[in-house]
Formats: sequence, structure tokens, C-alpha cells
Amino acid sequence: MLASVASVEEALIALEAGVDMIDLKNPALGALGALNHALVKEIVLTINQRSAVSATIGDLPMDPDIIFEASSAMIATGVDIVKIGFFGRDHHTECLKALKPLSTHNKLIAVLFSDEQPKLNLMLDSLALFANAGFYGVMLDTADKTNGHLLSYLDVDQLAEFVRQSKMLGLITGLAGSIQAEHINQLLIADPSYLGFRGALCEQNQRVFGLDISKVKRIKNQLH
Ligand SMILES: O=C[C@H](O)COP(=O)(O)O
Repeated sequence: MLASVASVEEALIALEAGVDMIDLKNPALGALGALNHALVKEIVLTINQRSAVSATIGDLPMDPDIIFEASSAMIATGVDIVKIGFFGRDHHTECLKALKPLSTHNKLIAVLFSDEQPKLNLMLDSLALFANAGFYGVMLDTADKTNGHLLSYLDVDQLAEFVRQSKMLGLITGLAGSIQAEHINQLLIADPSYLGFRGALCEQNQRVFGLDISKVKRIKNQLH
């Protein structure tokens, strides 16, 4: 279970609930909104290796220099994993080339967006690029949090194929995208390495509101 958190307090809630990956993100700034680096460092020190910690670099344009700089800066905070959004369909190859020096010694996860690339074949074709670029994993998410959830774009068979092919390439594989408690049993059929949550863990299911510890624990129990 990955839980996205936006503060020290929320990170401690996720730790107490025993989630597997504490994901640092500012949901108010978009699907992969970034927290500022000072706060990320503070959370890394607070968690002190009691859980894996990932962080997003922001909803950034697919410019190799921008993506490289943002990824380098986030790696320097000491997080275990950096999640990088691959928006749209253009310039992915150039960005991967720029990131190659980072992926050798750091765990990078590529986030792909099911609502931006609903054609499964195109996504499957791109998986080898991420594996060849030395990525640690890939993850499916949704870019537009106001319109549907992961299963509105891809069905369980398609998600299972995405997971199967990613794992065959040695990539850990996550699924996210406004996933609610009632989607979990269906999504587990696809056998992902983890499921990622924000909205479903928050007050009133609003991803920009605070984490509700009872929801975090309920979903954690449902998964484990
Ligand atoms: O990385 C996972 C995301 O934070 C999931 O957020 P969401 O459940 O609000 O789509």
C-alpha cells in the first residue's frame, strides 16, 4: 500500500497505520504536485527509515533539462524513491536519456496516466523503454482527479496485462487513480506490486483535505 501524504503529521499517521510506502506529495498542486525540499527532508528525517519514502517531482513539462533538475533535487533530499510523471506522449525518450545517469544509483518510478493514454498497446510498447532506462518501477495513475478513476479507463484484464508485462521486465508495478475501497478487490485481481491512494484516505474523500487515520487503517486492513 502506498499512501500519499503532505506533511510531517500525515507521514506519521501513515507510519502508524503501517503502510508500505509513504509518498510525499502536495495534492493541491496537481496529480504529482511536489512538496518543497525542506519539508521533504524533514519528513525523511522524521520517518528515519522506518518505512520506504517516495516523493513526486511535480506536474512538469516533458523537457529533459527540467525533468533532470527536478529529479536530481528530489533525490538529494534523501527519499528512497522518486516518482516522475510522463505526461502526454511526446519527448519521453529524450527525458529517459537525460535521466539515465540518475537511474543507475537511484530508484526511479515512471508514472503513466491512464486518462491521457487510454490506448493500452501504446502504454505496453513504452514499458521496455523504462526498463532499458534503468527504472525501478512503473505506475499507472490518473492526471485529472475530477473525472473518473483508474477503472473508468482500463478494465481489470487490461490492468493485469500491464502489470504482467511490467513485472516480466523487472519493474515493480503500482496502480492508482482515485481508487476507492470498493475498487480494491477487483484491482487485486491484476496482481500489482502495490496500490496507491490519496483521496480515499482523506476526510470527505477529498484529496486536498487532511488524512483520516481511520480510513488509512481500514484500507490497510483490507489490503493486508
Ligand atoms: O500516488 C498515488 C496518488 O497519490 C493517488 O491519489 P488519488 O487516490 O487521489 O488518485
